[in-house]
Amino acid sequence: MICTQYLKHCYGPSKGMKLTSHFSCCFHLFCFSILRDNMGSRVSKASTSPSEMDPVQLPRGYEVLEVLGEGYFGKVLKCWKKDIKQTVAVKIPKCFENDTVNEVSMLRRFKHLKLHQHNIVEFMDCFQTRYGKAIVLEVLDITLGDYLGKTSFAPMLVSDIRSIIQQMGTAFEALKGIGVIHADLHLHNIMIENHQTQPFRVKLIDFGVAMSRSEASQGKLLQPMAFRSPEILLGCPFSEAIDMWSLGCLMFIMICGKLPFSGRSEYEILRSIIDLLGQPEDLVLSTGLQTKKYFNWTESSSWELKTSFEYFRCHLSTVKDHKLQSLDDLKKMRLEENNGSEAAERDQCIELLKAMLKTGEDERITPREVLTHLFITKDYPNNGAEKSETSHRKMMRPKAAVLSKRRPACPTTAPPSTLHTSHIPPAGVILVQPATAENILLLEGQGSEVSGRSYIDKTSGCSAFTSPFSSEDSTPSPTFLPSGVVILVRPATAQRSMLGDQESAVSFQSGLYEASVSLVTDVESGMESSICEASGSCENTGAENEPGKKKNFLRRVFSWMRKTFRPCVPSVDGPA
Ligand SMILES: Nc1ncnc2c1ncn2[C@@H]1O[C@H](COP(=O)(O)OP(=O)(O)OP(=O)(O)O)[C@@H](O)[C@H]1O
Repeated sequence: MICTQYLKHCYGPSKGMKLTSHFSCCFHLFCFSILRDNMGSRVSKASTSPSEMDPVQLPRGYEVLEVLGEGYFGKVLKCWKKDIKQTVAVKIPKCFENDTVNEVSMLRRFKHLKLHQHNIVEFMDCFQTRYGKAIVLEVLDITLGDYLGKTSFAPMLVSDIRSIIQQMGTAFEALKGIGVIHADLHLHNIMIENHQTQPFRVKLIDFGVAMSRSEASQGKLLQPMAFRSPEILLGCPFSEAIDMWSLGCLMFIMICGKLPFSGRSEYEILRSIIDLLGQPEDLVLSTGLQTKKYFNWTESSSWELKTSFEYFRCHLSTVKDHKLQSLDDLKKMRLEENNGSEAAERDQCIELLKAMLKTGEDERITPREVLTHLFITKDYPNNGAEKSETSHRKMMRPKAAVLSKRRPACPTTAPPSTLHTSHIPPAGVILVQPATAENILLLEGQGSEVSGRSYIDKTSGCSAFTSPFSSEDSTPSPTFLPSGVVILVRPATAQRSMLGDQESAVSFQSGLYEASVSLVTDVESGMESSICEASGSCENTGAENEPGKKKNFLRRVFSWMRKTFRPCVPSVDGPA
């Protein structure tokens, strides 16, 4: 089921995201569609009309400035708090049922323990409204989901992933220390403090369903479905370890821009978990209140997952976001051309991921162990200099310096013969110029009116991308790869072309290609237009008036992408 609210959030006029062109709207629809199911619905900075901004009378001391976001339970407004002369975020319950008593008492406790120093949002105050207590918090910038959206879910650099995981490890270690389970971790409950000046300084928000360990009674339905741990899916006893599972799911998205487990139902999520990680131990399954719903007890005295026919009474096509056969396949990724230690770093990164995504909660890594894991603590040659700086200083480094350090030598899609040999990636590896915060900064100034070509030119500082359309073509050049993602493609040989034509053989590394193919499929099946209808997100583009033109345009664009970004399929080891 497509989450309409999530889509609204994705396509609403949020800060720094100008979706004025029809193409960029559809491109983003496609990019976000990979994360569409049950990832936590959001509306960010959805509206600033005064009637919507002020759903309740705020006390006199507050002046409403804008809407910062909206979740299932609350609307968050940016306000000027006159007595302290500071902007604050005010979370207002939407209706009577959305009682904030639990959240307020949790946040009071956190304030007392100064947990804002442990990457948890700072609670400032609260006041009574018509629907319950409004919560006054420090203002944060954008959610991790919004950030990834700005980069079209491009894989992140390992060093940036490390920074976020280390901070979340700190937050969850603090919560575990006081026996609190967050129970609602998703892409929009991690917020970046300031994505322009401190792109990877993050805080954990939303304690609406947080609970103490003693309240963790078996059978509770918690966590967004795509991030739901096996113990919650199965109705087993659970603990703080459920948050580590969700953090593992987020880490997977940061690593490769895809959902680890996808599906439209709990059964499908469970099946997706089993496909990638194997079945939980029988000992775990035997404790689940829901186990019999999903599994059969066989004659050989073991649990066996029901077939989709047994479960749904019909056959079901699998919905998968990736083609990995094991998490180890992620070790083959490379993003940084000049980072000699990337392989070693990525190995450790994936080892940590595997430790977070253990199906048995007893085996799963604890926050403290995350903080002492080699991926977090080891001095890798390439980031030795960075490690000696505090993360704050690292993030405050002047933009130009960061750019020159991070950006690999000018990537290009020029004919292979003109490529310097040192720029040619090893067989089967696609180098993706990661969407760094700096790229996004550059992009933000440009908006979607800029043509695809100049967009990329300005971003990467080199001619990396050539529009498929001649300058005479009245169709605006597409703003693909808006995040500055550049793909280095090996020359298409006859053999590779054959492989490339078999979509099922497309390797993981060609995920971006694969994604574009899936959009073509989506568009062709009319799914994209139904997403627009469901979300109402295309209203402003005027695109709904010209469905045929829109469809043709997208077909042309993606057939060009298909031909141009011929995937590099590893000859032997790429996951099918
Ligand atoms: N301190 C803050 N500063 C800026 N924006 C915020 C802040 N807190 C929340 N937001 C924005 O408001 C959105 C909703 O906030 P929050 O997650 O607390 O609401 P919720 O209704 O409890 O959500 P959920 O549906 O996950 O239960 C966030 O995703 C974010 O975009």
